[in-house]
Amino acid sequence: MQVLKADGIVQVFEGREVLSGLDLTLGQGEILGLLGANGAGKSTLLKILTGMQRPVGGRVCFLGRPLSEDYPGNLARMGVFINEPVFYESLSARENLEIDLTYLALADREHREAEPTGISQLLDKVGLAADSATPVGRYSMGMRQRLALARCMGHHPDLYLLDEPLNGLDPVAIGQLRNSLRNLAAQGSAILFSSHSLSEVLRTADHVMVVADGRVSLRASVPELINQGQEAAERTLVKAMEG
Ligand SMILES: Nc1ncnc2c1ncn2[C@@H]1O[C@H](COP(=O)(O)OP(=O)(O)OP(=O)(O)O)[C@@H](O)[C@H]1O
Repeated sequence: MQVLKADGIVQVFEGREVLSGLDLTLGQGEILGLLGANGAGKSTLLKILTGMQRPVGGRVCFLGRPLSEDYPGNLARMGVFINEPVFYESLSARENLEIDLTYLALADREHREAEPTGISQLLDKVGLAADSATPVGRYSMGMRQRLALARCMGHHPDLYLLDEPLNGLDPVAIGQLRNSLRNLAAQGSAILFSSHSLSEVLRTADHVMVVADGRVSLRASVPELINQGQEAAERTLVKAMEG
């Protein structure tokens, strides 16, 4: 089943076209890695896909219907990680998650009865169980990143939109996140994540999409790319990023 479909997305900032008619599809259970040089428009695209930013042209459909049709209900069915996460600094990780999940349940009219994943289980999944009572203001950058990821996962989203989720994570946490994403996809969620790590995209995603000059310069299956060998696959990706 198609979870996300974007057609002809155009975005213009200060007279400059950043996205020039970009198309994208993402199916249930699929992990799509989004690559592009600095300033290529990855974050812009992710914001448009969440409905946080309105494009100048094009349309976004979520689960077969226009994204704007049930908003913020649709947003409550997404796990979104974009920009610096903002938390209640004096509250603990557990208290922050309790508040987030309560708001999300209120916004999601259709699935209001669904039980959020246990908060302890979530904290455990991102490796924060031992620090769950610590005020978030005392967290390191990597711990904040982990908590932001836990916040995305608690309400069983159909779609994850993650902007550079690996930033600030140590290698152990990156491995845990990779496993979590694979498990979520195996349970049917669709995942789109951006990254500057070619090797991590190749290790985690099923498909990769490269944005250059405002368009998709490459969309490829990861197993097919890897068949060329790791170095050749990375060269292909870099070439596509150069446009
Ligand atoms: N609100 C805005 N107003 C003006 N220009 C913007 C705005 N948001 C983004 N831009 C510009 O649009 C272009 C794309 O930015 P975007 O943040 O989407 O790129 P990115 O691919 O995520 O980059 P990076 O890899 O560096 O995070 C950049 O040139 C950026 O300066």
